[in-house]
Amino acid sequence: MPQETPKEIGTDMPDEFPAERRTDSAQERPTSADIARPTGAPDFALSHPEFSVRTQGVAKQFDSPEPAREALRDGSADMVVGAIPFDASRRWALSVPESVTSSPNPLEPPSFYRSGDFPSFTLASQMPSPRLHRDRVAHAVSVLGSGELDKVVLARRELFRADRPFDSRAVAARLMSANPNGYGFLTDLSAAGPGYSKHYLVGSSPELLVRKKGNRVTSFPLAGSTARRTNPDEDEKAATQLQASAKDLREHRYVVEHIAEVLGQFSSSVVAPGVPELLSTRELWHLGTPISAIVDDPEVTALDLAAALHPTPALGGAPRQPALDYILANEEDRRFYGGAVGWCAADGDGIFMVSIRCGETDEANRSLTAWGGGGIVSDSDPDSELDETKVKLTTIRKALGL
Ligand SMILES: C=C(O[C@H]1C=CC=C(C(=O)O)[C@@H]1O)C(=O)O
Repeated sequence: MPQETPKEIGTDMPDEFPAERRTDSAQERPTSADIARPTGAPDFALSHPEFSVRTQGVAKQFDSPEPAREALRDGSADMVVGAIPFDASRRWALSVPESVTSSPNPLEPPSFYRSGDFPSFTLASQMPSPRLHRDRVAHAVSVLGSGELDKVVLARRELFRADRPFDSRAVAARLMSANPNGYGFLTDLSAAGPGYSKHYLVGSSPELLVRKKGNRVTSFPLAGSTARRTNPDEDEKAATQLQASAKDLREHRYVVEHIAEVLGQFSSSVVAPGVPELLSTRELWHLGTPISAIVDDPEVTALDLAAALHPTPALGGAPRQPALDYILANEEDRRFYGGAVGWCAADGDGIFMVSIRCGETDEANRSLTAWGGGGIVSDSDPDSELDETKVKLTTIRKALGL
């Protein structure tokens, strides 16, 4: 597996996330991080085109799913919100909020966050470098298909530094405004313990891991992508080509098969169409399949389903365990990227989005680390895969004003 020597941009990329050092003068302009906030400033927010949930305060925190499940079961929690890390054996970031506001509409962040003072961000480092990511894809391609691995998802990250402190909510608000159909989210990661205190995960994910409403369960996995084109005819052509691409259809099929199989453990009526649909974001076309099921056991919750489904081959690979072993052995820690963000109520209803097109802010509110990845199969092209991560990272870059 190719290793990083030397880094292309910056040599100061922390492998973990130490507290940022402040080297600037104390004389700074006030920012949305330190001037009066709207009173409803949330600690967790998830916006969906048809509904939204915002919460404030933390009554209890959990770093694993079992006590959260127990709190929902024994009536001590009405709702649990938060995030599942990519590596589910690590500490989760779940909490019971003090107050919850739900609405039948998507969130409309106050103008204070959408258009208030916002710092300048600069790209400080990349890990791995674009060149190394390309080499890693080439290496994966060389082992895929010949052994036990059929698909593996590889990702890279970019660290952005701000010229003054910022509020994570301002980044979330900009993501929500720019992607109104994109399920914007914000969640505090403090419950995951050391290294996550006052870190927030913010993003705008188009990928639904699972939603449960009554006994009905839906999932809308994505895999197989191409960049949007500015010319409408070329854009349409790119979408048509994606729908016909054998490589992308294969990449997609592993995900649908996994989800149908896992949901089949909870339901005798899983419906998974054989042909994917097209889904577009501002930056990309994706192949997506709407999967639905009716759960047989009324006690099963959205949190149970998210825990069982995660990580799907849209972020891990196929078969699941060898793909995860490959990623954990060959890539830097993904932390909460590639996990899931959402909420689960005591009646079992809830929603979890896959945490992609997202970034993690640091405790000092001075930096954000964003990730972008893509599924690799035996006929993937390393240069195209690198380009795809660049396009995926533009969701966050644009929100930062880059
Ligand atoms: C891994 C990411 O995207 C996943 C979701 C949609 C399409 C994907 C793809 O075409 O590879 C990925 O599976 C990411 O955005 O970082």
